[in-house]
Amino acid sequence: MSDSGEPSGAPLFERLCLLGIGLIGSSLARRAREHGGLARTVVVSSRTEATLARVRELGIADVVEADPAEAVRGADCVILCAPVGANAALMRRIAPHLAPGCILSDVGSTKGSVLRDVQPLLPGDVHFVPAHPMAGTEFSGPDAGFATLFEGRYCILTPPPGADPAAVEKVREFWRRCGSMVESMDAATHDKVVAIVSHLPHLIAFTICGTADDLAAETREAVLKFAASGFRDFTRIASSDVDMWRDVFLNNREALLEMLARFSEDAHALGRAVRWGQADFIEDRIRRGRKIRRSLIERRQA
Ligand SMILES: NC(=O)C1=CN([C@@H]2O[C@H](COP(=O)(O)OP(=O)(O)OC[C@H]3O[C@@H](n4cnc5c(N)ncnc54)[C@H](O)[C@@H]3O)[C@@H](O)[C@H]2O)C=CC1
Ligand SMILES: O=C(O)C(=O)Cc1ccc(O)cc1
Repeated sequence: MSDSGEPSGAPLFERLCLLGIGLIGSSLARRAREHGGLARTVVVSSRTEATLARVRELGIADVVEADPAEAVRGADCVILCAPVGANAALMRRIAPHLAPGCILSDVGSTKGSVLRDVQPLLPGDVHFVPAHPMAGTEFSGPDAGFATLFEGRYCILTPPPGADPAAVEKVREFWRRCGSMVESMDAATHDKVVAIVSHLPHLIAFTICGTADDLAAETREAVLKFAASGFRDFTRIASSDVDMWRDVFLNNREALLEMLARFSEDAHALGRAVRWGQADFIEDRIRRGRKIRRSLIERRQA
């Protein structure tokens, strides 16, 4: 396998099962279709018949199966791709049917919660390797996915202590073949990092849109009319999926609240500088923002 993610030799998995087939699941299914190195057969299951029908129309899976317990049968890799709040119930349903030696992974945005919800139900002969692709968009559902979504983006693995090294390496290779750079860390560190880089920005975006919406009708009209400014960038992430983000907030509660408290303190400090005309303080904050943006561009993550 080359670093470019080009396929070579046999696929990593014989039978890959994706549970939940929205933006992320369907991007993985499309990647597997286009890239022979991921899986020989892709099995998909999801909650609604409408989603399954759409997956059949799109032709992005080899097998479409309504019952998750049936879908996981004989799979050597199962990836949970539903909102994180669905993991516990999904796990209860599939645990007795997972094949011995199977690798179980996920793509959830919160990692402490997946350890909490999955590990107690894990059969002894199943290898659990959680993962989080740091790639996405504000769109959801099976039509939203695309095969190149993960290219050039990080994927964070959070293998629990004692995880089987061969299983971890296989999941690492899976994401490399999706085009990602793979890093590992513990779940608690992951949850703190994503609380500041992903979850808090979404919380702020939802809030600022709500605040604008609360304004008197006349002002709101002007807000929408002249939104081609900073506000517009917030509206993109504020248009993200309701179920997914409700579950993220509820399943990364402690880290998110800690970052929100720090942010609120810092926002108040900047507000105070505005009130008291402290130009140096204000300039310093703006310069720090510009510096962070420059370093993201240099790392090609902007
Ligand atoms: N949207 C994004 O940008 C990113 C999302 N993630 C994570 O990936 C996971 C999936 O997110 P998306 O693909 O964006 O969501 P999505 O809303 O596009 O798709 C979720 C899919 O799961 C299905 N589903 C919902 N509840 C279910 C249940 N109880 N059982 C089985 N299927 C169920 C839905 O019908 C849908 O097909 C989430 O855990 C999210 O935190 C990770 C990285 C980026
Ligand atoms: O679209 C955006 O700006 C995102 O932030 C996408 C995203 C959403 C959730 C994740 O866990 C990772 C990436």
